[in-house]
Amino acid sequence: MATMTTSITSQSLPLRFSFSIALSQSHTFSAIPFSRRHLHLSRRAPSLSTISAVQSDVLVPDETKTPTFWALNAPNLNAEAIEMDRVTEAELKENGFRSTHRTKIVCTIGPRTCGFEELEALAVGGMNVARINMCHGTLEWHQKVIEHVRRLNEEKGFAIAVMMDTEGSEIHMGDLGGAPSAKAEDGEIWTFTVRTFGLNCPERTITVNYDGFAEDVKVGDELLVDGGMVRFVVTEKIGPDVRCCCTDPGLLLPRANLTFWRNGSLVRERNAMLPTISSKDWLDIDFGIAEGIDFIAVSFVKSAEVIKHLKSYIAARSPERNIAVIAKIESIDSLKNLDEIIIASDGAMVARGDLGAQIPLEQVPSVQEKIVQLCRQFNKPVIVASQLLESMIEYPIPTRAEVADVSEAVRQQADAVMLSGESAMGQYPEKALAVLRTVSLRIEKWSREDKFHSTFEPSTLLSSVCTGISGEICNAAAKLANKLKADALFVYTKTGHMASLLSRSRPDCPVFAFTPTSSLRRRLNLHWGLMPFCLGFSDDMESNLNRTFFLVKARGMIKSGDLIIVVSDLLQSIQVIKAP
Ligand SMILES: Nc1ncnc2c1ncn2[C@@H]1O[C@H](COP(=O)(O)OP(=O)(O)O)[C@@H](O)[C@H]1O
Ligand SMILES: C=C(OP(=O)(O)O)C(=O)O
Ligand SMILES: [K+]
Ligand SMILES: [Mg+2]
Repeated sequence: MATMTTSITSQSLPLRFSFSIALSQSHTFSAIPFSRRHLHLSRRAPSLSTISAVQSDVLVPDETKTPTFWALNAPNLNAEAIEMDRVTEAELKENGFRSTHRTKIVCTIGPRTCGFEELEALAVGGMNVARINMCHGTLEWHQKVIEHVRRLNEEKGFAIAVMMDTEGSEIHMGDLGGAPSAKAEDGEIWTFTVRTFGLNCPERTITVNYDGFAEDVKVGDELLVDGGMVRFVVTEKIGPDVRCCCTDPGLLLPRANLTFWRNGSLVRERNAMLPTISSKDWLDIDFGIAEGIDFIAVSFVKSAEVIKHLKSYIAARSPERNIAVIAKIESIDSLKNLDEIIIASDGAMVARGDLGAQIPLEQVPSVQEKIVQLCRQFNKPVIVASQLLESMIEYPIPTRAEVADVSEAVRQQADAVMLSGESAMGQYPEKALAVLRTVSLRIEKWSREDKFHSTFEPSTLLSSVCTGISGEICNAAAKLANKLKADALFVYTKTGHMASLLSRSRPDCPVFAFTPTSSLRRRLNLHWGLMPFCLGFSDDMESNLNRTFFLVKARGMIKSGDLIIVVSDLLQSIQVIKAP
């Protein structure tokens, strides 16, 4: 039979108004032995649903915990023993808890940002995840980027995660014989071919990576480059060559995606049978595992099976490394199996670039909202990607429409937003990053103040999927933090699960996530509102708390009197603490 013990303690330092309800593994309730003097109120727990009832009506001053006590008992630790990134640290010191940005930022690294200094500028600007797109660049190039990120983390204290994005086997153009771009004019005849050329690609000729291309297309089909940036109509087929007339002129970029349409519908013939993970992708994945990357984003996922398959491969190849698998939602097939795909994955990406080439554009916003909500329900981080600030590839300020688009993703409380061309090859990568930060900070503040996120009312959204005892504890802790206007939530987490559940509750205050390993710290960096720190901790919560308060205070990140709600997956507990 479960027994609940509510212990209520208040000390001069730290002042603890209400104290914890702890839940042991066997689901019996017991007090955390944090203070030497606390009051126990034991009673039978009628049901598990009472665990959120953290209550305090008695305050017992604890004279033993005077400033002298804390001075004498302060853990003998160097303040450097906690790993945190200097951007978060500076932000907290300067502007306090509310200033930290909750929406995370993924930056695609390309020729414009692959140098160490450029990467550092992005890190300082708030990049949380560096994405490398395996459609482009050589393995040596990617290796260099990974090495730079690793060095930044080691030398400068960042926790930037590396995400590898697979090429997949969808149809795309070749690399234009090395040219940066080519202009197709209205009415021009171009040849799309499955033949290969060296550097001597004939004029107005585009190679296509899919061998079945010339057989699958028909005269009269429409050929869309990059979802319609440039448009052609097929006029003639000659063996491996397909002659096309340009109907919507524009700029052709190397390796641009190709789709073909017949009578207004996307043609998916044999190309629909292409594997989601190609043989080249498997080689890239092996490379990524060997390089210690943190995320693999799988392009053109069609079903949950491929995600499960990749996850078991990673587990077998690299049992000690927990690489997270992100499902890119960008094909029609993925929309049919959305729930299963998200459940099987460790996160998802709304890859609006290709998605907008496969479904009518006007459906993209509602699909985005649906994916963001589902991910939140299933407790998976979600990234909103592509064209958020597309015009900033060329211009130093965004369009008003782009600002509105970023605002919408932030308002939906997606975990992260992503830059593609803006940071990979645009002229203003740092400015684009700054726009993401400024806009997200403003909208987050607005959401907190005006409770503008009414469409994402947690009570209905979160209760629809059961996340067990941990989920209820985290929801309760987040609610408590909002109600008490707590300055921060602290979570001690060995697997990251408890931290992700707290993030899922989208509390008003930031969440300090203490985790013992650097790789988990990097992965948690993708989650909304989490500030991950690396800190070795024990099973003794009292000593963990003493140590953390000492370290975090020594770094000037919290001050005496700050109200902190503490959650832990060691004891499954909630505590309310005034910082000593
Ligand atoms: N590793 C790289 N090497 C060269 N160019 C790159 C690289 N990564 C990205 N780019 C450039 O940035 C653009 C935008 O990146 P992204 O959206 O990831 O790719 P894509 O356009 O192929 O979907 C690409 O079209 C390409 O021009
Ligand atoms: C993110 C996307 O994928 P990629 O850039 O690899 O095409 C997308 O299509 O939106
Ligand atoms: K890709
Ligand atoms: Mg794509």
